[in-house]
Amino acid sequence: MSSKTLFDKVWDLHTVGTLPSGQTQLLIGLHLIHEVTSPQAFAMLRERGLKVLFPERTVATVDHIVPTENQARPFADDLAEEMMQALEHNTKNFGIRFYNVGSGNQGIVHVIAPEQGLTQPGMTVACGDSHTSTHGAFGAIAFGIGTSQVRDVLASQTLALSKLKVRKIEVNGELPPGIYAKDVILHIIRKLGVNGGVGYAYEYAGSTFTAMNMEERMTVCNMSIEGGARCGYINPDQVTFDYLKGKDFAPKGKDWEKAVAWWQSICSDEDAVYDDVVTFDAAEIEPTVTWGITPGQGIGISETVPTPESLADSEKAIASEAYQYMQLTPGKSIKGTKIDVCFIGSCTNGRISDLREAAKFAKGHHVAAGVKAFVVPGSERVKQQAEAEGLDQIFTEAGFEWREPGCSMCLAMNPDKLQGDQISASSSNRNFKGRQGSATGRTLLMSPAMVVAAAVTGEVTDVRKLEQVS
Ligand SMILES: CC(C)[C@H](C(=O)O)[C@@H](O)C(=O)O
Ligand code: SF4
Repeated sequence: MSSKTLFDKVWDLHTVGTLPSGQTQLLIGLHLIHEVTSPQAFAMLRERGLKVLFPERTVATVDHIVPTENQARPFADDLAEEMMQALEHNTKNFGIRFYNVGSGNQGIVHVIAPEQGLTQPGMTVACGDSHTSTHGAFGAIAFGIGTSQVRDVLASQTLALSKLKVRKIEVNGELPPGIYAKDVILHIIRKLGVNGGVGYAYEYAGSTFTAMNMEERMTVCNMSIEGGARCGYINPDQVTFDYLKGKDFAPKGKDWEKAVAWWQSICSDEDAVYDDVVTFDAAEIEPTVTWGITPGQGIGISETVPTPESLADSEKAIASEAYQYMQLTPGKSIKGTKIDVCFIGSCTNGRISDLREAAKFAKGHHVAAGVKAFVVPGSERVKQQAEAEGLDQIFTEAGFEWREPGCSMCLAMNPDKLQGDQISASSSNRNFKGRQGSATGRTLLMSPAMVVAAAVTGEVTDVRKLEQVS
């Protein structure tokens, strides 16, 4: 009888051997690349006269630098144009599939691979991007890598890695209306800390995750990295199989049945042994908003910005940095904080179900005077689907701008940037200082529905109190 976790099974099945360093040489099934972290990797290959070993196992798209308004070439930003040209050139030269702007398949790398069925259970997935953890929602072992590792995967389809420990994070109970996957993961990070997951893979288990659809599961796994875990995953189940069935790259016919049987076999055994187990109750989770400069500085909407006295010693220094930077007062309610910009999008919350949920709340309301609000679909497919459902119209009628797909103001490597010390309500995943394009810009992370509530009231608002107009 085996008693292994999915992590151990997938790891063992992909182990090529043990390196003299003691690290594992791990085979990578799917390699995703984008314009920011791949140019130097290809340059290193060229320097050494190396080829891409299995070009069919790498898929490229462009996401970080693409403008969401004027996409005419050459891009106004020279550096963006340079990265774009490098990717176009490299993918052509090395025979790699590239989903360019206008292909109908372009988008944020962590949105497009799942939507096309490239990401599958039991795979190892790597990408030069920290939010590769997203793909763990399918029961894959998926993690971000650095540029020299991108080179290693291109050249050898393998990586030298040390095995992680596994922490099971169990959340049980139903999420009431107004409380989302985003709140669950913000709550977990708040409780376990932004470094709590260092050295671990997170396995999310329990009835709260079982009840989630694939896009919600992706939101959770996406932010594993914000909790310090290199990867996070959910055991594949019928929800996973239903989502994958019929997708472009999903197995077909007889292969499908075989694949499902194999996917079931790689799930964690019931008697699997974990390095750690943590349990939460869904009932303790409120709509959650960050007040500080790390994703772990989150509070429930009915709470107040924590006072220094209420914090553990280890949290005090970063909190005092946060009070100053965020210009928020300890002890004051987060509710009512005035907002300048509202951003709906990113690999955390830029999928069709996120836009549907946001539109439900935008309908019949209007963005408050003085607030700039915009929606950036995660991919061209998401945009097309949203338009087919008329969501773009709901948003524009409500005063939101409707943009072209990309990372946009999640990271502001494109023209979408905060100005000065503007404060944003954002459905993205990072609230670091300067993250959204201005050195003094401020970010409050929350669910897309909460972003809409902030947009239409002009301040941080409990979405459960917002009237839904049907
Ligand atoms: C540009 C890229 C390397 C970076 C990452 O790795 O996460 C980005 O996607 C981010 O979200 O900060
Ligand atoms: S949407 Fe944000 S977090 Fe995701 S890949 Fe792009 S920049 Fe990184």
